[in-house]
Amino acid sequence: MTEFTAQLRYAAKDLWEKSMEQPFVKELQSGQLPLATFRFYLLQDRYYLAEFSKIHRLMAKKTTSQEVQRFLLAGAQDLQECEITMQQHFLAELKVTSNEIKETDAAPTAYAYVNHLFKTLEKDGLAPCVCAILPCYWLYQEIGQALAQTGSPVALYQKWIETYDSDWYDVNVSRMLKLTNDLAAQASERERGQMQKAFVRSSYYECRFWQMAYEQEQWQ
Ligand SMILES: Cc1ncc(C[n+]2csc(CCO)c2C)c(N)n1
Repeated sequence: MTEFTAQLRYAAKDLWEKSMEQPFVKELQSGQLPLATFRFYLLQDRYYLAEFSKIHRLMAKKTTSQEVQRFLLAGAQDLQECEITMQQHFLAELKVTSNEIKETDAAPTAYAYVNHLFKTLEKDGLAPCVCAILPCYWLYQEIGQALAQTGSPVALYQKWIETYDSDWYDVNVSRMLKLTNDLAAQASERERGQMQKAFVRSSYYECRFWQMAYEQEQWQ
């Protein structure tokens, strides 16, 4: 039988291809991406990551399995130690002040993406929410690996690419994939449908997130 995660990947195939083709991603690789655009992305991603860490903690409360709970809490901790620390480095490089961070409002797409994660957990529960956070891990691994093939001539962008093309991420992605397949094996048909829907929606938002940054999306 096809692994559930392979089914998910297939269901979101077009959206993942579209992500790879985004001008933001292409220009990050070619080095043509304006620094102001990358800066906008980082500020929005900062909001996203802070909420992403919270969602891991909320998800941990929804399981009776100590192993899954430990895994999710470790995810929140890793996020704090690695990804968020990395991001602070980038923000400092671009001279983003703490005041600017405080005053940055979530752009429409970042806001909608985060709301989708919380809504999925509240309405559909743990397994669909695991699928909602999966593209975040898995798509970035795929993009990191693809971009690392040529790298970027801009040192800052190259460093960003290397973050996502690392063994540490590979281990994390494998664990997330295993958790998803384990949860799918215990899920009803209806729940597997919700899992797939959550995965496809997050893949949609991942794709939109690049475009949001590229056009520096505003509320008005
Ligand atoms: C919009 C957006 N989506 C995905 C990631 C990548 N990412 C965020 S948290 C995490 C898990 C491990 O730290 C990964 C891979 C990002 N930065 N921003």
